[in-house]
Amino acid sequence: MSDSRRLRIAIQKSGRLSDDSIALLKAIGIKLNIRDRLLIAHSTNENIDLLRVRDDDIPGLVMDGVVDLGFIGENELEEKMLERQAAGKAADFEVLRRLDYGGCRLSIAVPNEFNYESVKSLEGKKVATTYPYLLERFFKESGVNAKAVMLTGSVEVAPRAGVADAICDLVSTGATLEANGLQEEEVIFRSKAVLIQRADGEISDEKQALINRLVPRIDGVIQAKESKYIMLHAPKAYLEQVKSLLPGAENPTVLPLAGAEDTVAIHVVSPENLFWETMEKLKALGCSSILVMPIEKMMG
Ligand SMILES: Nc1ncnc2c1ncn2[C@@H]1O[C@H](COP(=O)(O)OP(=O)(O)OP(=O)(O)O)[C@@H](O)[C@H]1O
Ligand SMILES: O=P(O)(O)OC[C@H]1O[C@H](OP(=O)(O)OP(=O)(O)O)[C@H](O)[C@@H]1O
Ligand SMILES: [Mg+2]
Repeated sequence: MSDSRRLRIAIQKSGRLSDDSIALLKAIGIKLNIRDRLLIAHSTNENIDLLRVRDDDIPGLVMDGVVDLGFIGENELEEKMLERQAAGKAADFEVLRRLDYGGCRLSIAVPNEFNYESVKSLEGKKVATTYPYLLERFFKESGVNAKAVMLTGSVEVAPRAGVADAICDLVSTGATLEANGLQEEEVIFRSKAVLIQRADGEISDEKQALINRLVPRIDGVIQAKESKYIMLHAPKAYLEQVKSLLPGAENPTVLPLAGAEDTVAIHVVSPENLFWETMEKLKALGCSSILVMPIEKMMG
């Protein structure tokens, strides 16, 4: 049974965004009881229900106020927004956070034997895509007369199948394009996963308070993933040189070491990783016991 007091969050049931979205929810302290076959999953420690759906449905569910929050790729969100605007439907939502996963780009690619010079080479051509609105917008902005052919899957085989001259599809490593004899020519949209909220003003104070408690936790998880805790022993005489080598070490903790007059321990939270090259330089200065550790959570 659905309970309107429980916060409803839509996530992709099975696909590129599923594991990372669930991992993020768990990392911000939401305990979930997910059973593979079930559309709805309940949190056991917060007033939250998860709706597990195809990613195509998530923007609409948020914009129609069926769910309060959704995890979605910006590519899908923008496409659905354009589609709804074209149909004269409301397309309101608020982006709460841009997330650190689901990074990809929507690109136009052509068969290797296609003699591509510029976007004008697409004049009069058919381009297969799952994102016709984004593609048509690009054609319009580029002043090119080309046709978007809608395919919901296997877009990369369209040129070989004689369905289109080129494709416009998501690319990450480029392996799919390469495996299909295609060459990436134009990036038309860069995307990451985002967390969105309905913007119809219908959210209760209770639910909003829960959202306001959860969003800073997302910041804490992302910040922690990007940061490292660095500890090392350094010769006192080279303290300044050592500090200048450590990323983000304006105010490190410097501690005495028992029984070692000339050496101190340095602890620092760095916003970046420490590269091997820097560790080698620190070692050359006489540093030892250099440890780089992951941080699980951060606040303040
Ligand atoms: N190769 C990739 N690397 C990183 N992120 C990607 C990649 N491909 C897609 N994404 C992101 O993940 C989203 C979901 O991709 P996926 O391939 O799982 O979608 P789908 O096949 O449409 O799934 P569904 O069955 O839910 O409709 C994309 O809209 C995009 O934002
Ligand atoms: O550049 P690459 O790293 O090869 O990634 C790109 C591929 O990833 C996505 O598909 P996915 O693998 O999620 O499968 P799907 O097409 O079945 O959704 C996307 O639709 C591309 O086909
Ligand atoms: Mg989909």
